[in-house]
Amino acid sequence: MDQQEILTITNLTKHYGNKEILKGIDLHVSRGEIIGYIGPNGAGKSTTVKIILGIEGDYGGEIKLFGEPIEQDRIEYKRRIGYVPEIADVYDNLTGYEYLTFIGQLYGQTLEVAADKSKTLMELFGVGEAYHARISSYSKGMRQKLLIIASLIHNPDLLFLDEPINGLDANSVMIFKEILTQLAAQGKTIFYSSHIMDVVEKISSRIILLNDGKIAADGTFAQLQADNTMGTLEGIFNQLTGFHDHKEIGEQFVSVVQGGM
Ligand SMILES: Nc1ncnc2c1ncn2[C@@H]1O[C@H](COP(=O)(O)OP(=O)(O)OP(=O)(O)O)[C@@H](O)[C@H]1O
Repeated sequence: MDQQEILTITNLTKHYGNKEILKGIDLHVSRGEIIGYIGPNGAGKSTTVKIILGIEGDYGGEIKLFGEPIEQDRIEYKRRIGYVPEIADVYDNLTGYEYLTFIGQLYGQTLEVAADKSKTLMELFGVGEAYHARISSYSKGMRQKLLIIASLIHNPDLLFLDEPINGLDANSVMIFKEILTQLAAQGKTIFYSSHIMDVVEKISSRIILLNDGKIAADGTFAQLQADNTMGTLEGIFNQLTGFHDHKEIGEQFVSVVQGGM
């Protein structure tokens, strides 16, 4: 194994019932990469991530994290991973302090260390005043910042982010992009799943497009541009997924909305 290889996926397959969701995925991810993981709704992106995280089982193929098959030593590899799910269940009745120190302690930190870190991180992200407020009173963006901090509090080596900037204002997005750049520069590996193409285009060192359970493209943005006729990642996405009908569909949609009942 290449010492720098953090994640290796070999011929990953997954079925739900008799529906084939993942159709043989092969992937090698190295230390320090920011992978933009994109694809149409239902392509299988979240399913892949859930399998890697051990949330979904019953799959075919092999997954190695940090050089070891994931079946072995499950707890140990999870210590090195952070995850921002697209839809998260947070404990609404807890305060930010209670939630983050709880997460920190789950990862083996003392209460003092977890409290120190989480307070400072919330202040840096502009939500310090809500540290002792109940999460139920947080705005959408404040909750998202809490989830981001919770995913990073144990200083993970590998980070899975699913629509992480959901609800973040423009200034906070700038901070978050800088955090990702800094983390990658320090050798952290980031798996960034999103439908916001211009952000993926800018932050990713490598882009992987999943279409219908298979990898349809894998390369730097410049490589994808060279292999396709379109200039933007949005255009490349349309081209590789064979989608050209947005105008007609939009027109039909509006005409149905305006039609009589
Ligand atoms: N628990 C489940 N049971 C049955 N089918 C499922 C389950 N989870 C996902 N699927 C199906 O698997 C397919 C892939 O879903 P997945 O959530 O991985 O897509 P995705 O690429 O993350 O999509 P999106 O961009 O919409 O988040 C979809 O057809 C979905 O309906």
